[in-house]
Amino acid sequence: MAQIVFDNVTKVYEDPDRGHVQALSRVNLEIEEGSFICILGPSGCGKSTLLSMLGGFAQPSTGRVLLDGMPTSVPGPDRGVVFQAYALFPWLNVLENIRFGLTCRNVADSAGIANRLIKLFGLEGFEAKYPHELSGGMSQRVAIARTLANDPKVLLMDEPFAAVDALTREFLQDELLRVWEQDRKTILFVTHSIMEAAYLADEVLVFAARPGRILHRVRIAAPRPRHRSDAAFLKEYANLEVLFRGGH
Ligand SMILES: Nc1ncnc2c1ncn2[C@@H]1O[C@H](COP(=O)(O)OP(=O)(O)OP(=O)(O)O)[C@@H](O)[C@H]1O
Repeated sequence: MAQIVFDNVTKVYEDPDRGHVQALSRVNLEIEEGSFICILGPSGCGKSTLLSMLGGFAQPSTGRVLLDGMPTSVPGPDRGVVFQAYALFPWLNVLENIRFGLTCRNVADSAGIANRLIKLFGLEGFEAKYPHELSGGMSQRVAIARTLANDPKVLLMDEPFAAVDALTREFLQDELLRVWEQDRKTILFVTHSIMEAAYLADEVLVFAARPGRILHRVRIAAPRPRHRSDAAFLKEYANLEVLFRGGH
């Protein structure tokens, strides 16, 4: 069985103003361990809802969401979440933020784990800084490092680089790929950027709205490491663009 399974999943919200909102309709999806999956789609097509159900923050209205065969009904340390807002604890410094989950769970050698991540993310020298002293890009590196410190099976990333400038965004994409190639966690990464999806993903799920559903599942065949100006990569990007635009 695949590591992640969405089995005929539908999600309906009861909204006080809009009534019945069908956020997702009949999602059937299997994701293998270690894959990098990007989720691309227009606003309101249910991308965040899909991640929330896997994260255990929302329940499917019908169908099942499984991780390693178990329903994901409640949040757990096996699923790490990174949002667009950096969500660091402002009263803790970089090292303490990264160690936070480990300290809460009394993990042995939390300092060793945190230091490895500090090195991995190039945060040496910033251990004692507080979130208000960090740039957006730096904050997001700390947020990702903090999530990875808990050694989740799956990383759920909801537009994590949307709030940083274009150059920092490319830098963070490369950094995430470097870390992923070492750790090979399964990643589900929501983005509005076709370029970002093509650059990062093994496979891209192209969603449509009203009701939210998967229109295409596209394998990105360009070899890694990819280069943004490489002909093979640009061809994949152009194909994805056509599929995405064609669907809306
Ligand atoms: N808690 C909620 N109550 C009512 N409706 C909701 C709730 N959460 C999401 N929705 C609705 O469900 C639909 C899907 O929302 P969702 O946030 O999953 O989409 P999205 O693709 O992530 O959108 P965006 O790209 O704008 O973040 C939208 O119509 C949204 O308004």
